[in-house]
Amino acid sequence: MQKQRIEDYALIGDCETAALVDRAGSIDWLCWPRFDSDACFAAILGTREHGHWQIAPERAGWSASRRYRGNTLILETRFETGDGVVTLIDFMPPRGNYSDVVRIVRGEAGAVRLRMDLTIRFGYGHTIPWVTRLEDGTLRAIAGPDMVVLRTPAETHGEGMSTVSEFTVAAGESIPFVLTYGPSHHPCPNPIDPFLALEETESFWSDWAGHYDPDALNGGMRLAPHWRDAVVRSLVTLKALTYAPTGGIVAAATTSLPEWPGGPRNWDYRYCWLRDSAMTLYAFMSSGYFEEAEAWRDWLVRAMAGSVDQMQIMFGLAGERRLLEWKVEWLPGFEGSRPVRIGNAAAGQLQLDVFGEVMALLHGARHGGLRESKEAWALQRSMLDSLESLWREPDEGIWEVRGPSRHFTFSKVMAWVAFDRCIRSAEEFGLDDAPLDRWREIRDEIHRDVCSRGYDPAQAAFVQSYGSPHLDASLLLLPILGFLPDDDPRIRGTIEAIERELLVDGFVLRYRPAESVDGLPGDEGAFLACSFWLVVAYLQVGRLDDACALFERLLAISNDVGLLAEEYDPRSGRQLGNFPQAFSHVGLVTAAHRLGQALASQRAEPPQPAATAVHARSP
Ligand SMILES: OC[C@H]1O[C@H](O[C@H]2O[C@H](CO)[C@@H](O)[C@H](O)[C@H]2O)[C@H](O)[C@@H](O)[C@@H]1O
Repeated sequence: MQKQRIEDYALIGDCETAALVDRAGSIDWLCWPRFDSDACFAAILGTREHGHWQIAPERAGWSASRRYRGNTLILETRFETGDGVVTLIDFMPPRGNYSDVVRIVRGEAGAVRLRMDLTIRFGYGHTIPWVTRLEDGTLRAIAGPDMVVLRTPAETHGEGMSTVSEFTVAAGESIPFVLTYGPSHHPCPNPIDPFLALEETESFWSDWAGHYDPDALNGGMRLAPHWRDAVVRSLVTLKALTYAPTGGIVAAATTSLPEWPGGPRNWDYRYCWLRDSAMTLYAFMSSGYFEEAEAWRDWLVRAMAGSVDQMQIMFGLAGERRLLEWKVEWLPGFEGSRPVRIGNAAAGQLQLDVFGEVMALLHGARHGGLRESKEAWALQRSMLDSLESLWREPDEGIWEVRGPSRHFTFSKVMAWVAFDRCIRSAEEFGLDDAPLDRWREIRDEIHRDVCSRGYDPAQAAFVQSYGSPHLDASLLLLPILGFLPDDDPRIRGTIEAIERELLVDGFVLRYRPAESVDGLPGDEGAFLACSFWLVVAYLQVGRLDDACALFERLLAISNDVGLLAEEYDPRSGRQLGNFPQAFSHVGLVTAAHRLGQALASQRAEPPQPAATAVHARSP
């Protein structure tokens, strides 16, 4: 039986990997040393026996509340018990030679008896390590290529196949636990000072978040304070999903959190999609973070180096191409949602929209003042050479359907975007070797094709694919992309049709899975990125009140520490899918900034936040 919901988790990380901590102080997910490495704690996809690390009051009857310390990724869980109060401080210091998880228990009042339970299972919950105590008291767990060491002044002992500690923390005391990863053929990593690491980690995140500049691309916006907080939390989360050594950005920190409880729509998101990354970078740039944009552009050039015919829509963290998909037979999955998948077969798909997303990002980067890169422009030109014939092909589309390929309307629109943005870059920035006449012809031809084959006059709306009667929420992006003017009846018609057909209790489905053949059985939740796109679409057509109301509704479903998964089920009120998901947080940042601009231009006041308080109780 699964004990936690997806929204019960908070994220800590060191910009190379990340861990999920539940409300009861249990780390139930951690892949070491990279986001895409095997997990050593996989309880979230199975049981506690698949690996977890819990520190919590020993006796039942406690209640807990938590928050991030300021604008950092340092998580503070405050346990209140009949005997006193303690705060559990969890963080991962920015990576030194090795990667650490630091947990400090600080006594606030009275004296609280706590229990630590460390169950390491390398290989996604499979492999029980060999645990030995070294002369200096360090506990070392090794199996195959992996080594994890635990250092703490608290006494520990073995219980079954776990390491346990029972200890008391009184007001004013602090007891640290440091878990460090290293390759098993290395000597034991040197100890770190957990208290110094706490100071350094706090400075790292506070400095980074302190550079947030909402006016970086478009000046003069009016952001409500609670919108600003939500944006900064989203940016910190996006930064935490960025793999610092290469600049690659993972779509989420997890694999196989289900898009529907008990269903098979479970995917591995610990890779770098060009689409998700391009949108993330746009959110970074609009917030003043250009270093990340430059690092990603260089990552892109390296990942795509070689023949553009071998281009992929996604890569590994360092640009790896083989992301073979397999099923973890021994993991029962979150609430029995099987299969648990590692790798992602979508890497082999044709998804034409990524051409447009990459070109739009690189065009925006030029406007943002990013240094010109000859390699990037050469790459763009050869991508267009390839798109010149490819755009006529059917593809798997933005949603990566596993059913038959089709002529997805959004894919064609993004092919139009690809040519349009390159033409504009060449015109505005005087870039060389641009066959502008040819590009303009193709751009116009694609536009005509979409308007005649992707539009259904009977519904007064653009449809999911040529000739299909079904709707698709990706088409909410048409106005912001500038495909047609905002006041064009086809744009308004599409928004209204999507409101009629794809809204569930005010949240947007990306499409109706039962109607649109996506090759998968079962249902799924409302897609949060699409719901944020509707906020922006409302703004484009002048529906400011609807935009504000929907944005507030979306903020209200983020969890107690401001995090969002990929999807949401309005009926059960639960978050669904991988977590936290970059796409959702990008949607939040973009929608907040657009709202801020709209309010400023109309001299309107932002709304007040809806009050929420979340407390956990011991079982
Ligand atoms: O729905 C089927 C597909 O679901 C995943 O793709 C989704 O996540 C991607 C990463 O965030 C996103 O780029 C894509 O637009 C989404 O549809 C999964 O990764 C695919 O393998 C799967 O076919």
